[in-house]
Amino acid sequence: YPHSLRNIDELCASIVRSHRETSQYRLEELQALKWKLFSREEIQAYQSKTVDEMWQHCAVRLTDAVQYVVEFAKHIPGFRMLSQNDQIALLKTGSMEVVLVRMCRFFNTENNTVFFDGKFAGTEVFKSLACGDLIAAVFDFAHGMCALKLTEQQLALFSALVLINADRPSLEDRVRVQRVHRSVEVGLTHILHRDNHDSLLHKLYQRMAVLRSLCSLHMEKLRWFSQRYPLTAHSLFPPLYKELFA
Ligand SMILES: COc1ccc2c(n1)CCN(C(C)=O)[C@H]2C(=O)Nc1ccc(OCc2ccccc2OC)cc1
Repeated sequence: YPHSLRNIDELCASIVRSHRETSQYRLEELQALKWKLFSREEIQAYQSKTVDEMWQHCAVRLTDAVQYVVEFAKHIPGFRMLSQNDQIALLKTGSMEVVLVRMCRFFNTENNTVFFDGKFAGTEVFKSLACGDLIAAVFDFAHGMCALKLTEQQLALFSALVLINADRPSLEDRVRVQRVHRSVEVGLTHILHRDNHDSLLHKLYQRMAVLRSLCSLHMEKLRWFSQRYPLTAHSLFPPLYKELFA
């Protein structure tokens, strides 16, 4: 499958453009907000929410983020070529992984806070979710991603690589997904080489392994939550969140 430099450049350009157009918030906007923290009263308010209220609150916002990842995927040339079923299968397992990868843009490592509801929140804000281990793992992962100091272009290619994964369950045409994965990998390698940062590829593959365990922790918590609060999970959760994760 010969990769002429031209179509690798075109592939990278279209993935970077799609990332930029679907990143939901510009880096400058987030920079301006990163020291806007919640007051004691506001933190109390979040902490006095019931478990299902806080889960619903978070699910609505994360579903927003998932919608943007779906848009991102749709503009990846190789993704659109796949069958509808394979596109859904990739999004079902990959969209939360890409949200968690993208979360590093929304993270302030200096005070260990993440963008939430217009300000930056520490882990204590999410106490009423009753899943401190998931939140700790989400924050740790964001820290790890920030430490790599990826450029937006590198983040775009890495997000596409995470999404287009031929090992996902119930794929119809695994060989075709593998071929698209390979071309995105060539694109990422090309970008890293151009940025004189070849050593990053190995670190990014390590991040992918951590990401997989983080996402299965999220699914485990979602199952626990859905069993404990079936009404909220089955009626109030935004349909996309249910469709993709339930
Ligand atoms: C792509 O990256 C981002 C990053 C941040 C945000 C967004 N997109 C969309 C816009 N947004 C808004 C409007 O708040 C931000 C957000 O949702 N923040 C936020 C939500 C929930 C959090 O922890 C709970 C939790 C985490 C993981 C899994 C399940 C969870 O709970 C059930 C932490 C932060």
